[in-house]
Amino acid sequence: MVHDSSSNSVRARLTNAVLDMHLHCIGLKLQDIRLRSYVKVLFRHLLALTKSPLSHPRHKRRAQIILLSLVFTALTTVSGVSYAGWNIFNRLYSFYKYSWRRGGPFLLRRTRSQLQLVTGARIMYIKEGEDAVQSASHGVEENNGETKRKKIFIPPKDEDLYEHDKFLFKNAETERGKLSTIFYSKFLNQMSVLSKILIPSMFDKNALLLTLQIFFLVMRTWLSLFVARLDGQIVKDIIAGKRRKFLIDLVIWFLIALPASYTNSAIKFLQRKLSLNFRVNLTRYIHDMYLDKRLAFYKVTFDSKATSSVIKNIDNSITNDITRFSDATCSVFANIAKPVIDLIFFSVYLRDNLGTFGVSGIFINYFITGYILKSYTPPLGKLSSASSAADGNYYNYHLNMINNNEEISFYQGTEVEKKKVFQLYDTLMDRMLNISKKKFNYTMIEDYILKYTWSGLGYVFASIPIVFSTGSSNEGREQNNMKDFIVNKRLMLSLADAGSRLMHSMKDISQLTGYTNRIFNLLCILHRVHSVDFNYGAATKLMDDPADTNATSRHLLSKMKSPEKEEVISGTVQRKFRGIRLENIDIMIPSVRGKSGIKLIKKLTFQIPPHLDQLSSKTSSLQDITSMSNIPLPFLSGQASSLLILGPNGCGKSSIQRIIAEIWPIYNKNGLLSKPDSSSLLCIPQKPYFTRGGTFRDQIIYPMSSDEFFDNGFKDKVLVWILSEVHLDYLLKRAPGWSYLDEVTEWKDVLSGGEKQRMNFARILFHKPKFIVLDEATNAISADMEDYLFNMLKKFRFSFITISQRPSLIKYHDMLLEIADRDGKWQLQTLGTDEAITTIDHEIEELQIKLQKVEEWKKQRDELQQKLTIL
Ligand SMILES: Nc1ncnc2c1ncn2[C@@H]1O[C@H](COP(=O)(O)OP(=O)(O)OP(=O)(O)O)[C@@H](O)[C@H]1O
Repeated sequence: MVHDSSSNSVRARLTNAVLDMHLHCIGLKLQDIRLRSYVKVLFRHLLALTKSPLSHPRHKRRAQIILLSLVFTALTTVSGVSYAGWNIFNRLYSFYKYSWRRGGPFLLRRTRSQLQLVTGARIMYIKEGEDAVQSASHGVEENNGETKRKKIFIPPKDEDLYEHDKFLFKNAETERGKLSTIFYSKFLNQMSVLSKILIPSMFDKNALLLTLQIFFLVMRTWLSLFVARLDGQIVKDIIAGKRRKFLIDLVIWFLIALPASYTNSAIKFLQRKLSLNFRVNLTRYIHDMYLDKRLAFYKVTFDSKATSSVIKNIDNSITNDITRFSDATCSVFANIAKPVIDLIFFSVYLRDNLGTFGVSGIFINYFITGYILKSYTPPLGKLSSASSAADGNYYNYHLNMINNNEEISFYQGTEVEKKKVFQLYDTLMDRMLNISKKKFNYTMIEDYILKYTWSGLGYVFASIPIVFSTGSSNEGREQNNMKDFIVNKRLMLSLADAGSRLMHSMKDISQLTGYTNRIFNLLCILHRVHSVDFNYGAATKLMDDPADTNATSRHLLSKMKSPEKEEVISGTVQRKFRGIRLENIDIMIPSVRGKSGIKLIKKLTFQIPPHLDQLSSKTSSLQDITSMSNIPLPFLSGQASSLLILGPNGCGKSSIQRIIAEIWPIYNKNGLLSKPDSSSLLCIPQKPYFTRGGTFRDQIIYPMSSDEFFDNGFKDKVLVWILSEVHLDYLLKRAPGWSYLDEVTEWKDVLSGGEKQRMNFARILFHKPKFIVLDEATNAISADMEDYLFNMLKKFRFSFITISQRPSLIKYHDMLLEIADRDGKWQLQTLGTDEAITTIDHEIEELQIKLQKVEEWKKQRDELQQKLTIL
């Protein structure tokens, strides 16, 4: 009984407290209201209070606060619950969809990691979470079904977008010289162009993230305002000894802490997510332009700005600068938006408390101190750009050393390399230290003004309403003063904090201008190089860029009558030709001088095969890779011919190959290059190339990827046969079965010079192009092997052009192109004709004359030896 009565009294007391709280707080009488209709009645009452002009001001304000906090709490709960719900749904769905498969949802073939869709889009699967980290650190490629994989969709490349953006970048690049009061308008200009890549449309995912971030920033400010007032209220409750009100306010304090902490972490999360998305957008944009058929990655070295640090260390620009730019953009945005929203909200609120005079005082103070700080801000943009360049140089030098470690060791070049590395490291340290030094004075002034002057002035302004106010009763006045002071002081401090963050972000903006400039320049250059009318850095383009025009190019420009109108590259390329034909082509080194540059070979004209017949067009259909996957060679029939290009070092032999591969331009207007389609032509460069981190199979099938290899139904059997054809099958014996084909190593270092060159022949046999251009492809191979390989090419009826310095190769060719030393002259002859025989006869005569002199030389040698013994 006792227990019952005491529990009844506790319940009655609690009911009374709840009723009292509603009555005192918002004037709502709860006596006649049932629990079921409570929420409806409460909402109606709160809405009526906020709408009605007759309601008590205190009740009205409380109703507004409760309504707003209810809305925010509902929003955060709904977003949290929907996110969790979506995750649960996804998991259940994938469980349902893939439960029947053994080994989990992502059973992929080891070599397949992506799918190419008809639209040109790609779907990739990458390892996710801890699995990825573990397998990366152990270098293990796992393929059990339990490995978690993430699906990534890569949209197809939009060619029109690049054509459109090209002009956007060009216009922004040429517009210069405008300075605004706070920062360069150039920066805003560049940023507005870049923003189209970062946020492509209003309905983009990133636009949504940005809107969400702004929403949370506003919410954060509103919550701070609310907390400041609650703080003042709690102090007032304590001083006035209002126990119940104190408890109510304390409950609200703990409740409001929930959305407040959610908001803060949401802001940080959104900032990081946005930065990552920006990085993805920029990287994809650059990769699509840098790595496509127009070969921007090669041509970029010929641009007029190729010597700038952005291009010299383009790897660093693409990897590190993009990350720094994305991070800096997002943090500057958050660092500016936060204090700006704070300033607006707090100043509106403070205007009511401090009056217009107080708020104007605060802002005048901000502007004056802002001006002082601006004049002391070091040029951090330039400094960080210079430091980034030094960083790139240092990193690149190390990379170069790793790539050429064997050559350096042979030369014993450690000392020279060490000096260079030290020098680059010192430059880097110097530049980093320079930034710290420049920051030192600034940080001191900044601290003095932002930390001490502002809070001091804050107290002055916060005391204004107290000093000038006239209260009714002494006691009530003291309590209200205390409350107002607490609220004002808190807001003033927040305002000072907002102001100081705004001032701090000036430094960040200055740094961001540096990164923006680097990224913008990189994109401008890439657009220029990627363009179909890229002019290989000829002087006309420098017209756009007066800053870069040096004395030579200015001189050149003055010589040209109307450089803008003149087309620099005016040669013609004809494709799908049934052979290779060069007509009147001037072989010139691409340079700033354009058409008036160095001419290596003049008006070069030749063609293979020398005569085209109907049959040869049919033979090219035999090259169809899909139908040839498993058919062993020999496979070609019909006409085949070969040309040997002979000439001394540096006369421009390899440059002919560059023209055929279209990586160098044809400057002269009457120059015509006719070439077959890309699948019928393979150019073998002088320096053998091997992909990094690729298998032995990848090296044989290059430039085909292993994905394509398997997709096209090729089998390893073909590769084994090819290896035996080029006498490299002994390599396969280094591992059991054919597992050596899956071996991954640094092939550039593992294979010997001759083996590397024989791998080139393996590539030829695999791809079966109708036409091949070989540049010194056998100079490291023994004479008997060389003989075998050339006979093999002839046996399989490949048409080939060989570039060499050795006349001994004449016997494998039908035609000979001799390039004279330095004067650009050349001579073409058909081998086996009277003309060729007379040339060979001449050579025999010359050799016979030399042989006659042998006795005379022997005498000279004996005389010299006698002299040496006397000495
Ligand atoms: N990217 C370049 N920039 C400037 N000059 C270049 C470039 N590439 C080649 N050259 C120059 O063009 C000239 C011809 O070069 P090329 O490579 O065609 O010579 P080559 O006849 O093949 O000589 P070698 O027999 O030694 O290979 C050389 O003097 C070389 O310095």
